[in-house]
Amino acid sequence: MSATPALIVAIDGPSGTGKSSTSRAVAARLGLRYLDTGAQYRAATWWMLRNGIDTADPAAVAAAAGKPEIVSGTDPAHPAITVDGADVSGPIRGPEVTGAVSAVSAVPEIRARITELQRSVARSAVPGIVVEGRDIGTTVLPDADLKIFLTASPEARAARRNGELAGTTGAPTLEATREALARRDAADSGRAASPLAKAADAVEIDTSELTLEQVIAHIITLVEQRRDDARRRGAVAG
Ligand SMILES: Nc1ncnc2c1ncn2[C@@H]1O[C@H](COP(=O)(O)OP(=O)(O)O)[C@@H](O)[C@H]1O
Ligand SMILES: Nc1ccn([C@H]2C[C@H](O)[C@@H](COP(=O)(O)OP(=O)(O)O)O2)c(=O)n1
Repeated sequence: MSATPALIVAIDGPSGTGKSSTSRAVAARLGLRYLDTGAQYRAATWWMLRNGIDTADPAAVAAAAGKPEIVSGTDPAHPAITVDGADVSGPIRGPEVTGAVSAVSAVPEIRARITELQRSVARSAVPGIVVEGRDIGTTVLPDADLKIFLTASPEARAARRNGELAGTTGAPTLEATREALARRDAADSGRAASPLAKAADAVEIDTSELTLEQVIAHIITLVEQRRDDARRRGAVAG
């Protein structure tokens, strides 16, 4: 009897389209592991800033790329991330890291190291994993069983991001958030090394007018369809 192969779901898209919330919920409901690859690039960026590396200097970032020891937890209920043993799940969400992460993640030596880490986490995930990011379907896990590309209007994305900051002091205006997202999109889509892109075989979902629950339900239906197709193929082959 052969073991059931691990199920791999890749969820890509720009910031504020709902990748993290959707991926975590899909993984939790299907009993799968979960990996936030953006958190890994943020953790590398946090380490560079902490160690006085000029994040605008690709050669300096490349020279230090092998130094941070990044470890990601894969429990969708408690996503954890440490750098050199320190919990950085809070600090990696700060504005300093957000402002520098696109430059750091464009450096090929950083991408090579983190991509290797991502593949090793995905390989050992039982009974499968939901991996979210920018280049998971195109580069990191091109053989994923299901690839999703989430989009949303710039207005919806900015409103969601600002909604997370409601009530905090110094929260940016909607327009400032929209501009910051557009700048990050341009950097992430325009870089030479593994840019943000939709895989040719990805299912695109525009989440602008959908509730989070509708997006989650849609993806779970797609996963179930892929599983049924795989079972049918197995029955024919067997
Ligand atoms: N379909 C949706 N409708 C409304 N709000 C959403 C939807 N999807 C996500 N959100 C909210 O938008 C914010 C950003 O979502 P998040 O999952 O962090 O996006 P991403 O990982 O793509 O940056 C969160 O506060 C989340 O609860
Ligand atoms: N697979 C990935 C994931 C993220 N990145 C980079 C590009 C993104 O702007 C940053 C941060 O990603 P993250 O998913 O945390 O960003 P948001 O939470 O959606 O704002 O990391 C990447 O280059 N490749």
